[in-house]
Amino acid sequence: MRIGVVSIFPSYLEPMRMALLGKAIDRGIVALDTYDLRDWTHDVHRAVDDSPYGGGPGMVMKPTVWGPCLDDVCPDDALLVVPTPAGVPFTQATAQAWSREKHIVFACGRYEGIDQRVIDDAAKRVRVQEVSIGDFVLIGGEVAVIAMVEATVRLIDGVLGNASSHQQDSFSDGLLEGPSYTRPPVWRGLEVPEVLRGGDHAKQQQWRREQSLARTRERRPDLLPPEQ
Ligand SMILES: Nc1ncccc1[N+](=O)[O-]
Repeated sequence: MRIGVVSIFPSYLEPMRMALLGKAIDRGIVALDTYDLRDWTHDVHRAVDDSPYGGGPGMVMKPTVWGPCLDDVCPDDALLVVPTPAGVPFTQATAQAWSREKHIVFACGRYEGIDQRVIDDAAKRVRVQEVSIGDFVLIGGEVAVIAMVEATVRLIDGVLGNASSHQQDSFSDGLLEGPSYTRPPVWRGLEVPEVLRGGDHAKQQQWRREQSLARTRERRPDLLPPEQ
């Protein structure tokens, strides 16, 4: 998978070159290109934003800068993703779908966002998705990109050492993952549940399912299947 990220703070994206994502890049499973939007500015101040039509707070990012940038970095067969609090929710299902893409380009907006015509113009040529990672407002899209890239790339075969681990993710069966334990069997007077210390895998699977349902009922009743 090829990943392109456009930002006015490309160094903000350096964490993606570390740890497991960094290894996926080193092993050629993922190629990461980061671009500085200011390289597409054409004035001495390298301006990327301007005041909004119709008034309102903050600044809007200029179409005359974003347009030429996306023309250069986002080919027709790529998926263009624009992180925004006004986007469609990003979920594990989104990550699953994106993990099968060949090329994803992320456009990180800051200030009050990007002039809508940039997205409308790009949509004539490429598939565009405006997505949100949650109901809160970040300063820019970079942190959202790191989160979404991590959720997506970890699903690509070969990235996680133990392939089955993402099959047992939270959300992979639609429920929250239950509690996990490791040695010692007793720690500060707290015991690992007996069923997990035994060898009855069928009982352990049943216990895990019950724990998932209980946790989902308590924390995310919206995820419960209708009959539960
Ligand atoms: N929540 C967000 N706030 C700012 C930019 C992007 C965002 N998002 O969720 O993708």
